[in-house]
Amino acid sequence: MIETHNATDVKDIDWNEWTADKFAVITYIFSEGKVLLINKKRGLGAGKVNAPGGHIEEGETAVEAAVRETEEEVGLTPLDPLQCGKLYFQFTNGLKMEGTVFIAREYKGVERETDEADPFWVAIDDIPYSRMWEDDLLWLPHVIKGKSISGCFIFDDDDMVSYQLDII
Ligand SMILES: Nc1nc2c([nH]c(=O)n2[C@H]2C[C@H](O)[C@@H](COP(=O)(O)OP(=O)(O)OP(=O)(O)O)O2)c(=O)[nH]1
Repeated sequence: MIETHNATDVKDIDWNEWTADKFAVITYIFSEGKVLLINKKRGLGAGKVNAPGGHIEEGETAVEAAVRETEEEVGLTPLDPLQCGKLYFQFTNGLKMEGTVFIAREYKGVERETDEADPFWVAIDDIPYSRMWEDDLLWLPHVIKGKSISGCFIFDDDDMVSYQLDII
């Protein structure tokens, strides 16, 4: 088996043996036909549009991280976030990241800009996929339709090299 960071095809990786070394969450809040997105100001994916998110801290569950990161980044509290997907990213620079996707249909608070993120509401039909991570267009529409997803991806910096997606 080749080293996972040298893989160029998701089929080259035994994903049952693969384990992430970073664990992150991403939370999409939906309300009145719109979704809350951010212009990400720093960290991995800076300059892209994404949803609020970040790393799971030690001793924290994924759902706790989803609430904390959303509060920290945009000042909103998602209510009853529901897990609806897992994303497994192998980067060619060696980074292995697992992302857990949450959605929430209710929230408290008023969004505000922070050092990390500039939040905005956008109609679901106008989501700016061309300014987002390349894989989002593959799975976010399914999540919006209420499906759960599981995806494995190889990324070379910002470029998606290969993927496999299951819609559940
Ligand atoms: N939608 C989407 N999100 C992604 C992709 N790849 C990827 O790392 N993310 C998310 C996971 C994390 O929420 C975020 C990476 O954030 P980061 O490593 O800069 O961490 P951060 O600064 O936001 O968080 P933290 O250090 O404050 O914990 O981007 C992707 O392909 N699509």
